Amino acid sequence: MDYQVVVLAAGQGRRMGAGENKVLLKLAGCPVIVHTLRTFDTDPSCQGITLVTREDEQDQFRLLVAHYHITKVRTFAPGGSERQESVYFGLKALKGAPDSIVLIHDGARPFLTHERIKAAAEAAAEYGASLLAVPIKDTVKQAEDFQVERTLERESLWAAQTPQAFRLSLIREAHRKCADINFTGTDDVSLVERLGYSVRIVPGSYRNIKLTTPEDMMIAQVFMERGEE
Ligand SMILES: Nc1ccn([C@@H]2O[C@H](COP(=O)(O)OP(=O)(O)OP(=O)(O)O)[C@@H](O)[C@H]2O)c(=O)n1
Ligand SMILES: C[C@](O)(CO)[C@H](O)COP(=O)(O)O
Repeated sequence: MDYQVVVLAAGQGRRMGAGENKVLLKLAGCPVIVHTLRTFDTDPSCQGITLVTREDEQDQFRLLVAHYHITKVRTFAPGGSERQESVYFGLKALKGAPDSIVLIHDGARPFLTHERIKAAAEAAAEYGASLLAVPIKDTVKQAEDFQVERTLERESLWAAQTPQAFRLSLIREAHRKCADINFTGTDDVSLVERLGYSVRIVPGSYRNIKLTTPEDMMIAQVFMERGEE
């Protein structure tokens, strides 16, 4: 299933606390974002990458793309103040037929595989919207002011990952309408859900972690050293 992808790299990496954009941190010898881009660059089904970066960092990313011979970055788009706005700008910059498939992926998730990409893209073609997700392993408490209110039914809980995949016309409509009603979600499928469309879960992988805090970098180092499992 052919697709295009919007890769997000316009964050600040505040929770990583490294003093720079976490996707530029080195992992096994090259920046995190290069690992992420390579996965798409080497996938024959990927028809083009739109890379979303902060405007003041765009030259740095252009140099990286050239230096590491990433060939499929067709467009650079400016980042927004929030992730959702960055996605919106990325979708605006991307050119594609309304019924083509677009994936949205966090630059900070460098352990994605071609197999999972294919599964997400195929599900989006069939159902309109899909996401990778893994079953929650912890018991999850809902609490207010440190007071437990209830324990959620774990059997029905999934942790959302990226990529999230869509028919282009659907995700554009969702972003436009949610901007109009000031709805902010922490991922992209939540905007489609908000409009009442259904979303298909595709099993992800516990290795497809998002590098968020310093501990994640340590785990990522181990994954890199051990290779595919
Ligand atoms: N305004 C933003 C915010 C986030 N992202 C991207 O969205 C992905 C997931 O976001 P997150 O993990 O929250 O990254 P940061 O915003 O960089 O981290 P933090 O919230 O700790 O500052 C990252 O690849 C990040 O670069 C983005 O493109 N634009
Ligand atoms: C989209 C996402 O990766 C799904 O897990 C996540 O919601 C984005 O990260 P954030 O840290 O909540 O911005």
